[in-house]
Amino acid sequence: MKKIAVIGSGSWGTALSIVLADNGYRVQLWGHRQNQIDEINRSHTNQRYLPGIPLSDQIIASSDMKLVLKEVDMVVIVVPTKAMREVLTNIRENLDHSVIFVHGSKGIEPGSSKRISEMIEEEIPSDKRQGVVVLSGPSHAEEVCLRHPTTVAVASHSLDAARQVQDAFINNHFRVYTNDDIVGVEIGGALKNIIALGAGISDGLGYGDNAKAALITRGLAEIARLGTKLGANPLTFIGLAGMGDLIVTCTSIHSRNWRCGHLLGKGHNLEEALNEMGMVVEGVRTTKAAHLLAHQENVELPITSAIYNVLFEGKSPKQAVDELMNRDKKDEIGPLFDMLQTKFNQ
Ligand SMILES: NC(=O)C1=CN([C@@H]2O[C@H](COP(=O)(O)OP(=O)(O)OC[C@H]3O[C@@H](n4cnc5c(N)ncnc54)[C@H](OP(=O)(O)O)[C@@H]3O)[C@@H](O)[C@H]2O)C=CC1
Ligand SMILES: O=C(CO)COP(=O)(O)O
Repeated sequence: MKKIAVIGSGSWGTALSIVLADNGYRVQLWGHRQNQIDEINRSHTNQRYLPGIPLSDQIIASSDMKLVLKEVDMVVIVVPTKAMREVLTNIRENLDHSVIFVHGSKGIEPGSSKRISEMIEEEIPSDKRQGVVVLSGPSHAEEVCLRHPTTVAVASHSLDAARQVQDAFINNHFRVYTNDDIVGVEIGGALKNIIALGAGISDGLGYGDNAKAALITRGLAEIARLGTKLGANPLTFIGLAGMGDLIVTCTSIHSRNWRCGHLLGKGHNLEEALNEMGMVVEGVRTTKAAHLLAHQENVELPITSAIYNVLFEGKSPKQAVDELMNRDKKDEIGPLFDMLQTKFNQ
């Protein structure tokens, strides 16, 4: 039986392990909390992150990185982005052969503005990796583990690596598309979390569907502007990792980003909201990274700026919305169209 390592035993790492075990792989699941490892091996459950979901006995958990990486062909990294460098260092120190790297994490590193695939390329020597692939799309763990129909994209500079990852994950419930635009797929997955915080704030303030549709649509324009400037294919943003993930994260009660935003809209401060969540809310960190990137790249991101002000500058959500609505008059499509013309004339 083929073995795959999944690094990260939270909601998404456990859900992806279920997909791989359904597909006949032995999954070597790495986590850093011994009591959780023991629970997965003994009771075949992960109650904290996926309550009530039975796990296959082909999912074997361990906190020993060397053991987990032994004889695997593929390493799937699914830890929160704030833990990424530390975990990649641990992998580098314990990996003794070359593998395909896949990641399912969604974020950008504040300060360096690096995407996750860039971090993997920096931390893992080239003779230990056969390709780096991102797996992203509208896919809440809570539904994947129930085998509800789900679609994702896998993107890589290496089409061969992307196809191998597609083959490993695809099944009757989990449909996987390849995409050659790794920049777009990573940027779409990271930035939609910021807009989902905004959608939660809007709902928490008591605004309705018009406001949320506006956030989703103008949020997508913002994501496409920054992503295109960073080298993405603009069409990626109307795909699964763009519009698809934006819809699911802005409208689903499963979304931690939406739920965190909802608490902020209801009047909680950021610390209270994060404490209440108890799970990673990537949009908070990514708002910091995107705010900086927007300045560096000279791209206007009004919604992201408004959310940055609410999260880090103490602005009230209501005032942030009022300011967004009272900006200078704009053309809807013009700025993105100009950017696309420049890109395609290059
Ligand atoms: N949940 C989902 O539906 C989806 C999530 N994602 C992405 O996947 C990534 C992981 O999210 P998710 O699984 O949901 O997060 P969770 O909050 O559910 O779980 C995070 C896991 O990471 C562990 N962890 C935290 N810090 C470290 C560290 N320093 N070293 C090792 N492990 C650590 C946590 O351990 P502990 O219990 O000790 O805190 C926990 O097991 C995120 O980038 C997210 O955006 C992508 C698609 C879907
Ligand atoms: O990325 C996700 C779904 O595709 C998960 O979103 P949340 O982190 O907001 O729950």
